[in-house]
Amino acid sequence: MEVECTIPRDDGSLVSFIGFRVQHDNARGPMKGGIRYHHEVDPDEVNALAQLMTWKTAVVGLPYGGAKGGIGCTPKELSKSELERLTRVFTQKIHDVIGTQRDVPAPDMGTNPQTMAWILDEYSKFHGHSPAVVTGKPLDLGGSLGREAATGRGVVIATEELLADHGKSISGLKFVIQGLGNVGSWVAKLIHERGGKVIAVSDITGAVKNPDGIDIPSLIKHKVATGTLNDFQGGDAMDPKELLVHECDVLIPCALGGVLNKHNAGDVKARYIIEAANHPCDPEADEIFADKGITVLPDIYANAGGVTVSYFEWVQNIQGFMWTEETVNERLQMYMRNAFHHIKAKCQSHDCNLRMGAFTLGVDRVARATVLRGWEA
Ligand SMILES: NC(=O)C1=CN([C@@H]2O[C@H](COP(=O)(O)OP(=O)(O)OC[C@H]3O[C@@H](n4cnc5c(N)ncnc54)[C@H](O)[C@@H]3O)[C@@H](O)[C@H]2O)C=CC1
Ligand SMILES: O=C(O)CCC(=O)C(=O)O
Repeated sequence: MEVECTIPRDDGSLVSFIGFRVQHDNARGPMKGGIRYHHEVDPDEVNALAQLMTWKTAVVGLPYGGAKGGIGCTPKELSKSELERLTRVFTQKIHDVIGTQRDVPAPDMGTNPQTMAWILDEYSKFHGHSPAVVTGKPLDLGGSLGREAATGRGVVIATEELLADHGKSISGLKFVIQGLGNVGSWVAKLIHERGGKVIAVSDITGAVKNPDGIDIPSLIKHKVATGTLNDFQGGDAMDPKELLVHECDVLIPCALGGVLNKHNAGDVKARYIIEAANHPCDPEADEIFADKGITVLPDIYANAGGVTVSYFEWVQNIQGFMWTEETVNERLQMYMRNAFHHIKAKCQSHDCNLRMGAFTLGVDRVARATVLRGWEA
């Protein structure tokens, strides 16, 4: 659905934004997917992201379908109170189509636990207190331990599985990371902790490189203190356009979709690409990578740790019982490892690459649920 959200700005003037919630499939259970605040949000993009959620939840074996939402806005240009008013108006417009057993939103680019808290509060005015209507909430409102780190942690578990399958490990390899938001900062931190060398990082403000490995905790501290990657003393500034084609072992895009395409794919020097962002590689880039022998770990598996811990959060809310962070992380590891082995089995039985193996696994599971329900045409 498409909704117009009009809010007063802090100066009293009125401004309108277009919001979307696309529900793709619910054969396996309630629909699930994040809400993105970004100026490039449009119906085609939200639709494509909703479809990815259907295959993603199926690949990791969650009892969910797929959905996605978004508002075309630039969150950095809105004050906190303007963002709150926008989120509340959006929730008033979509509260009838979301719900604990119907469609459960979560954070994505440009949104965070505070956004989820406003959605929960606004939704609860219509339907009574309903913590399980959104995931990625603050801990004080029923969020799960481990959710904030979960997407990044899942990306790192997925990377370890892939590297182990190729007889390698994170320690000593060189990594390049695009994006240092929720996903990118956890990916960078956990790779650094495991002995990987993060040799280049970018975000919307710029890029930094250090061939000996960037001290990630210091970089994150610098970013929190200054709001930018610029002027970081532990590395040299680099052209952000160069980042994706920088020499490394593993390239991890953690920002926007479509950043690897026919214009730059031929120049990529990484041996592995881990799709932490949603659809960072377009189909033309995929073909080029296959020709160059670059292994791509697809988004519908690589970044599924976020929705997996969202599922754990939903289960905890329904149980009314909070798990320890250790339990959350152990179960996340189990889901990510199992999914990798199921994808590999599909790759072997269908003689295909990891993206095709993951899609085959996801589509098979959704098709089986569809047929069992008697929905087939
Ligand atoms: N947050 C989550 O749980 C999940 C997020 N994802 C995907 O991961 C990606 C990142 O999401 P979050 O980290 O949550 O978003 P975020 O809003 O926390 O961070 C986005 C990061 O990308 C950077 N960025 C934006 N434009 C850029 C550009 N042109 N060049 C370099 N960096 C740029 C921003 O500066 C920021 O550091 C998105 O594709 C999202 O769909 C996927 C699964 C779950
Ligand atoms: O945590 C969730 O429910 C959804 C996360 C999401 O939007 C994604 O995996 O792309």
